[in-house]
Amino acid sequence: MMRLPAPAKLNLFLYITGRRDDGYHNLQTLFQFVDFGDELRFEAADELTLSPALPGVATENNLIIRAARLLQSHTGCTRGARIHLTKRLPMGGGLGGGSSDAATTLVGLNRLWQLDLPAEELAALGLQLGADVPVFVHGRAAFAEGVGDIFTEAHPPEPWYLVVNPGVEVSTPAIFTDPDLPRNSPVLSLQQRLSSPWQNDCEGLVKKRHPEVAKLLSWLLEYAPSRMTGTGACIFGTFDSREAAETALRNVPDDASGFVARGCNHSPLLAALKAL
Ligand SMILES: C[C@](O)(CO)[C@H](O)COP(=O)(O)OP(=O)(O)OC[C@H]1O[C@@H](n2ccc(N)nc2=O)[C@H](O)[C@@H]1O
Ligand SMILES: Nc1ncnc2c1ncn2[C@@H]1O[C@H](COP(=O)(O)OP(=O)(O)OP(=O)(O)O)[C@@H](O)[C@H]1O
Repeated sequence: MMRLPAPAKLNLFLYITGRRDDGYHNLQTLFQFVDFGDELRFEAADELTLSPALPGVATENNLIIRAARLLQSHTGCTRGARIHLTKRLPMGGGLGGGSSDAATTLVGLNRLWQLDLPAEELAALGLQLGADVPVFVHGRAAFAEGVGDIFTEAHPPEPWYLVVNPGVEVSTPAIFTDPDLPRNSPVLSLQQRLSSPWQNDCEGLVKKRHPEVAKLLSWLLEYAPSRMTGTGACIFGTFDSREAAETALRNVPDDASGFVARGCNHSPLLAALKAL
């Protein structure tokens, strides 16, 4: 039996620098992992199965099964696996949970089925499933540009975070198609981006569309510098110590939930894989 983590990611900053003719957006974003997330267990089997089912997601549409089938068809491998998912990350929260599950599946089954595909090839397969899968496959904190597909390794500080989930689901396509989304941030170098204040260009629009997010962010800002991740709805505050983050966690408003985690420039997935 093989047990592997599927950590969450944070977009420490997210700037939108333009819109391409195909509707996709050029971004400049900084990805970092945290040491909290879903967990997957893999066992060799004849058939491919996943348990338990996720509410509202047909198993054939689950990114774990889609990733496994993609790997089978890409390699011609006919082996199966019994996969068990412990889901801890909110869905559609901007924490990349589905993409991380898909990446862990690609990496895990590559090992279980002894396929020996290089990370580059797994990342290219993963891109077919979602924009954020490649960064989870590579497992290094990264500055991403283009539509999120051009990576430069980065080494931001690794503080403690309090991640708070306002409990509203924000549709990524709805944000990216909203005419009010700002799309004209300048393209800066990584050095310039690291040394100017970190912001998320989606935050103002998401706050306007979802007052719950605006309210919770005002609350968190009382404790620490805080922003939204991805297209929301989750927000995170940046703390010097675990204790300070946990103090804020104890005061999270009743209608929200949260967790404390450490920022990691090396994904816990890579560490677990090495230890196998
Ligand atoms: C914005 C981020 O959250 C940053 O981490 C991600 O890049 C979004 O990743 P994701 O949720 O996996 O998104 P995808 O499933 O690839 O794309 C969802 C939708 O977002 C929009 N989209 C996404 C990425 C991008 N660079 N430009 C876009 O305009 C497109 O309308 C697309 O149909
Ligand atoms: N294994 C999975 N885990 C989570 N969501 C899944 C999974 N498989 C399919 N989905 C679908 O994908 C959608 C997006 O889930 P995900 O948790 O990746 O969103 P997200 O955190 O907003 O990602 P991003 O930061 O990339 O926008 C869900 O609403 C769900 O319908």
